[in-house]
Amino acid sequence: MDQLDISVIPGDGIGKEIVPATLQVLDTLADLHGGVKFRYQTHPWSCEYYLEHGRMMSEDGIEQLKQTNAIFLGAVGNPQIVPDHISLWGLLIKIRRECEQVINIRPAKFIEGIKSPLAEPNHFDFIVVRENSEGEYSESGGRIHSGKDEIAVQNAIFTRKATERTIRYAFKLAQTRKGRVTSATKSNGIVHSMPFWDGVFNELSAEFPGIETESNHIDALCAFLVSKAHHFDVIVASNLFGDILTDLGAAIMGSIGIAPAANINLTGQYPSMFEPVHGSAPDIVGRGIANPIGQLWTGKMMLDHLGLNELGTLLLRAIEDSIAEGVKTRDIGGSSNTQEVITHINSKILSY
Ligand SMILES: NC(=O)c1ccc[n+]([C@@H]2O[C@H](COP(=O)([O-])OP(=O)(O)OC[C@H]3O[C@@H](n4cnc5c(N)ncnc54)[C@H](O)[C@@H]3O)[C@@H](O)[C@H]2O)c1
Ligand SMILES: O=C(O)C[C@@H](O)C(=O)O
Ligand SMILES: [K+]
Ligand SMILES: [Mn+2]
Repeated sequence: MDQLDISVIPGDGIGKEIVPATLQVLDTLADLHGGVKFRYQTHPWSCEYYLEHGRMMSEDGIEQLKQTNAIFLGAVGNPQIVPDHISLWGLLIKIRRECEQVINIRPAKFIEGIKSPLAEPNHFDFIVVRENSEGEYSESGGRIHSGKDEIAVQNAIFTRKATERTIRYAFKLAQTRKGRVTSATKSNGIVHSMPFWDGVFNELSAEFPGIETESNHIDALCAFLVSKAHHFDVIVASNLFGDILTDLGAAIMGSIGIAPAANINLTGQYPSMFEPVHGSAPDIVGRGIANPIGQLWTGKMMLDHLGLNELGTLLLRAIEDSIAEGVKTRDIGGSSNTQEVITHINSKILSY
């Protein structure tokens, strides 16, 4: 029996609802497999934990995470009690950086049975490769003076190392797909980092002659994701641009509640982290109506990453069948609650 240690961080808001729900399905899959068992180490790290301890995670938290095979996280943030930049940098971004999860992979595709707001979704299917370690997300800068003389400086950091590895990852991914990479840029307005980004993109495209390439300014790219989403295959983007594009990707799928994500440690030295694109959804918390599909699909990405591709495939099949049968939460046009969706998906898996 293979035992896999999974660090579980439900986090805040609906994370506390959908993460435990999703574990029920992962356990069903493990039972079905017979040769694998998940051992969960669940951590209470959250904004409530911060109120009690003055920090978002325990002092040796990163060390604890590093002992495990993967990290499964819900969402972080409760702006009513902790400012968002404190909670995000104290937990989610801290883990991304210290576990060197340098790439964030975020697929978006048309799903049969979910109404896309696009007039012609045309079975779009793309993956955003988001730089996950630097860029616009930086602690470099500061605030000085006050009143009408107040100044805030926020530096964006673009290293050749991180830029190259992100763009190279996108090219390699495109080789396994339709063979097109679109680079998100803004080299008309951002005069240092983005011309640099474009330069690295052009250099690397010479190494991958079989891949079709294009660069779009991020503003135009946002519009294209609405007007011709089906055109895209792999989109490579800096940290902030990738963040924004993937909420847009989720929206054109039909709901932010279904979009998955994987924060990947490329060397395998530390665990990768799996958490959906959406946040803690404070506006619907406690009502039992959160869509668990984003978390479940994220679980599929974790299974694939752990080499349990058969289980990952089975899980996605059950998600898609369940949606097609109309067992859906209200954000995607149904009337089921979180647990009803989970129960149905569980029974689908057992019925195959
Ligand atoms: N990765 C993360 O942990 C992450 C991501 C985004 C936002 N956040 C944090 O979450 C908090 C709320 O942020 P926000 O409101 O900007 O974004 P959000 O993604 O939490 O919510 C945006 C909208 O989508 C809805 N929604 C989100 N997930 C859903 C689901 N599973 N089912 C149904 N509806 C869902 C919400 O109800 C809300 O109307 C903030 O504290 C923010 O910092 C965390
Ligand atoms: O800005 C972030 O990275 C946090 C959240 O919005 C996300 O997309 O993971
Ligand atoms: K999340
Ligand atoms: Mn985001």
